[in-house]
Amino acid sequence: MDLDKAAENKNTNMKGHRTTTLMRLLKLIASTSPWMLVVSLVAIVLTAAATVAGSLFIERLINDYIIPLTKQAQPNFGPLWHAITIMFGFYAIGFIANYLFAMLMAVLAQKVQYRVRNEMFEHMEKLPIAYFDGNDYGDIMSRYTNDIDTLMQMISQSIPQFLNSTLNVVFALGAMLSLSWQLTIFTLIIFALSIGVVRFLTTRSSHYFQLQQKELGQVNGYNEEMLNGLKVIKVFSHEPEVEKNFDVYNQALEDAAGKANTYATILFPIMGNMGNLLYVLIAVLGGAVAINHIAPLSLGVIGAFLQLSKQFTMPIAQISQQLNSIVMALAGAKRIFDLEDQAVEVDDGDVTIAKDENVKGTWHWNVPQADGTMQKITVKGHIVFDQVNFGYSPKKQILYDISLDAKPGMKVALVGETGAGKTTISNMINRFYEINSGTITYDGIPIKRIKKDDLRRSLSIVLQDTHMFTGTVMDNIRFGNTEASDDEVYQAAHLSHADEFIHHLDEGYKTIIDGNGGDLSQGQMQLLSIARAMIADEPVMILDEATSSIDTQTEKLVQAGMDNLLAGRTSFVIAHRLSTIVNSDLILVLDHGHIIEAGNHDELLKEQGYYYELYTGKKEIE
Ligand SMILES: Nc1ncnc2c1ncn2[C@@H]1O[C@H](COP(=O)(O)OP(=O)(O)OP(=O)(O)O)[C@@H](O)[C@H]1O
Repeated sequence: MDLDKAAENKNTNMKGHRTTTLMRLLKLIASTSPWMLVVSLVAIVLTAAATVAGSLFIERLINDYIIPLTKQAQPNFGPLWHAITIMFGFYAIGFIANYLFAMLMAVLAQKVQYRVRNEMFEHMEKLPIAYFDGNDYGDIMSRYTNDIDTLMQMISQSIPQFLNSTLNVVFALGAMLSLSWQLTIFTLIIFALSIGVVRFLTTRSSHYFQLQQKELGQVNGYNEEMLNGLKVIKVFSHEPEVEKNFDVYNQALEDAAGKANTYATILFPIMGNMGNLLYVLIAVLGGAVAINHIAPLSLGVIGAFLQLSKQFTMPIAQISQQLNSIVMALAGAKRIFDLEDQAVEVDDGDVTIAKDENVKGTWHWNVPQADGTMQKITVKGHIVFDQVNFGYSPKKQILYDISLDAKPGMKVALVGETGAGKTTISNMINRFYEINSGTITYDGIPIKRIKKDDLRRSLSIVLQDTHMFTGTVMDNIRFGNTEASDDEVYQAAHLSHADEFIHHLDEGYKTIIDGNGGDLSQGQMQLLSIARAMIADEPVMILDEATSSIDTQTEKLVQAGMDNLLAGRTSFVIAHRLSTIVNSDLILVLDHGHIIEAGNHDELLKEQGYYYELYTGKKEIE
């Protein structure tokens, strides 16, 4: 009983969602181009009305024009031609109106699609990083592709055709009633019986179609996962198991698809011929009724009725299909709206950063004061954490009571085991996430007061994941500072030692690399990322495993270049290879989110604690 209630509630909720989504979608369509929508709606009504009027006119055509002609010795075809022209006029209006709404809705759908894509992309750019932690990229991407496609189809085809079919049915029913209520009742009874059969088959086939979609998703998902892990599969010679598993999924898909199509192949001829069956029955019954004078049925009425009965049955079969695709598209629309409804990153900071015009490489903060004046504070790169606590989710705390004082120009190293919380600390500085308690100040200003864009502009960050954008090597380095001259790019590449491998590329700095980094190795991409951060020339640098994929020889050279660059800047360096951080001014050793040791290399070695063990352990490895 409870389960039934739960299912009922779920259904009511889904219907509620659909209505809200539909209303929102209609508003979106209406606001994209109100005139196109209005003209399309008028054209849809006109199409149905003209078609039904054309069919109704058959009665007059037969009774008033054709039958009198058969009784004339010398028939005068003039009035008949006139009537045929009128009928042609009805159909012509229907044809033009049909073309008009189909064309307008197609254009409108494109406009809506363009708008939705733009809105979604703009909104996505403003979402906090936390959103992307909880949603995988494939899922977000499918909102841009599948969901938008079904939405497009719904606006350009399903909705207008649904309206058109419904109006056709309503108008045809009205016209049939006006001709003969007896024949109409007979039509409705036969129709109801056929609908029963169709419903049975539709339910069966749609169950298997849904199953087919599910199995298809499984096959695709498995395929994608195995393709991504192809190398690992080969290395461990797991091909036979993988093939076996794939066969299981594929078999399930074949079964579901087979059954779905079996029902569908019975269904379509039945649906297609339902109209024909009715047509014959009406002709027989109508003829019998008229001949036996049971009801006053003229030849014209029977002729018009036959035509209208086709107009009545044909769209009904389509309506259920169109309704199905509307429901499917509404689910897609909901996913799109869900993304658009995600709360954007809040930025209530009022402190901004500006480059000093006069002295190259210097910056200042503009801090609004209570009295309305603006205080200028030189950016020095003094970062202080005071008892900071943080967790990515309320359930699990990651950082405990972190306090640190990174004085201007200091090189601060974060050391610790995998998962100790090193990257998380850097995520606090750039405010990818908000701390739970404690304070972080930047040159004495609480970072919450600094506008996020400006805060991030003051930080050069080389992330653990290197990412290249489609473009030349030159463009990719310049991504760090779009105003940099070619010479500045060369200089940054030289300092980061990226220029050595760039010169060996086919077209040097003009070589095009794609979004995945093309043929570059992980280490080469890291060198480009370092060059990119160097060119950004910002007061504070964060290097998160910036050189982890670079060979030790090159790393030493890069390190030398970087140390030159870091001179005078505050830097946070996260590295597993301790050799890169021994010269740091402050080394913070983290363990499960706690700072357990702090000091420089010599001090920490003297302590003979955790760092000492790590360092000496590394020596042993070497
Ligand atoms: N986006 C996230 N959402 C939830 N938990 C996360 C997220 N990122 C990291 N964590 C968790 O936070 C903890 C600290 O991770 P963090 O990346 O800061 O460690 P790390 O010291 O930098 O490790 P590594 O040396 O492997 O980079 C880990 O337990 C990790 O599972």
